[in-house]
Amino acid sequence: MTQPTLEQIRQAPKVLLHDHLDGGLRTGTIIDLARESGYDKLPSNDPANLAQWFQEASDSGSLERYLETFAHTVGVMQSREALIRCAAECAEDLAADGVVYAEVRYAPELHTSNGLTLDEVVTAVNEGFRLGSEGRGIRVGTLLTAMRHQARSMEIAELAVRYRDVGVVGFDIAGAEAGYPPTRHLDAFEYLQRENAHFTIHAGEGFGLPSIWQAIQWCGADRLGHGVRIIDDIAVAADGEAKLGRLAAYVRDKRIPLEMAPTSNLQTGAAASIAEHPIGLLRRLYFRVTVNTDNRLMSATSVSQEFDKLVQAFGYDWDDLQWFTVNAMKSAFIPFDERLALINGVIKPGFAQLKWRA
Ligand SMILES: O=c1[nH]cnc2c1ncn2[C@H]1C[C@H](O)[C@@H](CO)O1
Ligand SMILES: [Zn+2]
Repeated sequence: MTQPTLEQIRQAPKVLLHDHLDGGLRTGTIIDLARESGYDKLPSNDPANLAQWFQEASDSGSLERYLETFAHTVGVMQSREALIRCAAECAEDLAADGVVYAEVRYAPELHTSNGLTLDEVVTAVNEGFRLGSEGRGIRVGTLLTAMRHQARSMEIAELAVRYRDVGVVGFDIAGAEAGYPPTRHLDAFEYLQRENAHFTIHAGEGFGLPSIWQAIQWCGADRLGHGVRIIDDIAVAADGEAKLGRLAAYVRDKRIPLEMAPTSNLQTGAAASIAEHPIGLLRRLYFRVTVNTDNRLMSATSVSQEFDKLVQAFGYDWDDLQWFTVNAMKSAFIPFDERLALINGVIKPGFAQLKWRA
């Protein structure tokens, strides 16, 4: 079987679990919204230059510096109309890339500086996703993110529960990881567990094993955002045999999904190159790995491009790409029967057709 090309990968039905709404804006839209709202801090008013600026500014090797670029996207996402437009375009762009199911996250608390309430933010984003998804063969659910350096996680968790039957499928915490352990937000996670709600935690990206351990064993995370540093708990002998520490074994045994985003991980310094990215080893060891974009604007990427980079680096074939995709669909926060319907009715037939043509 020949290696999948980028063009063929675009045709495959794909699933995306980790994508930030404020990390995926079109540069033309940022420029339009800045003009309309009087935001005058953009580093460029030319779409191509601005795209290049975002990518280069995100290439620092530090998560903290990477996060500074979001000031410009969040800065223009402060009205109902702007949020509707950004969410609708996000759904359109993902659908155009062949994504059939996506969970897109954003932090409602970052969109209230011009007076929107948290509820107004959520209803605007929901409306945008409804408009952008209609008739495009994509389903989008949202995750509400609380910023880990702030103290609003309980409020955001309550918001996520309130809107769980209308667009919101889960909760997350994001932002600088070092110095802000997940246990700072333990009350929010305990509340979500009592409510039978789903959540993921950014962990093992800007900080190591203690963050992953807390996210799982103290906070009860269903999934890990990135989780790349779980590699620190795996020793590989010269003959290639891997020995898992207790935490890594737990993550694998419990089938805890890892939301990996290779390009983003290079930019924040969590991995040195695609070829050396832990995803290669973790896939070989059958961890429940999924492939994600994180921030399509900052990383100038798409799910198809992330897959393509992995195909180039690790020689993955259609079976590998289907395995990642089914992993992601199994790990989604929508009900089991709906996940199964997408796996059997959309993903497997879609891949079967591509394999048959190849
Ligand atoms: O990769 C990330 N790690 C931690 N925080 C992140 C990452 N990507 C985006 N964020 C932050 C910045 C955004 O403003 C926020 C909500 O989407 O989440
Ligand atoms: Zn992220």
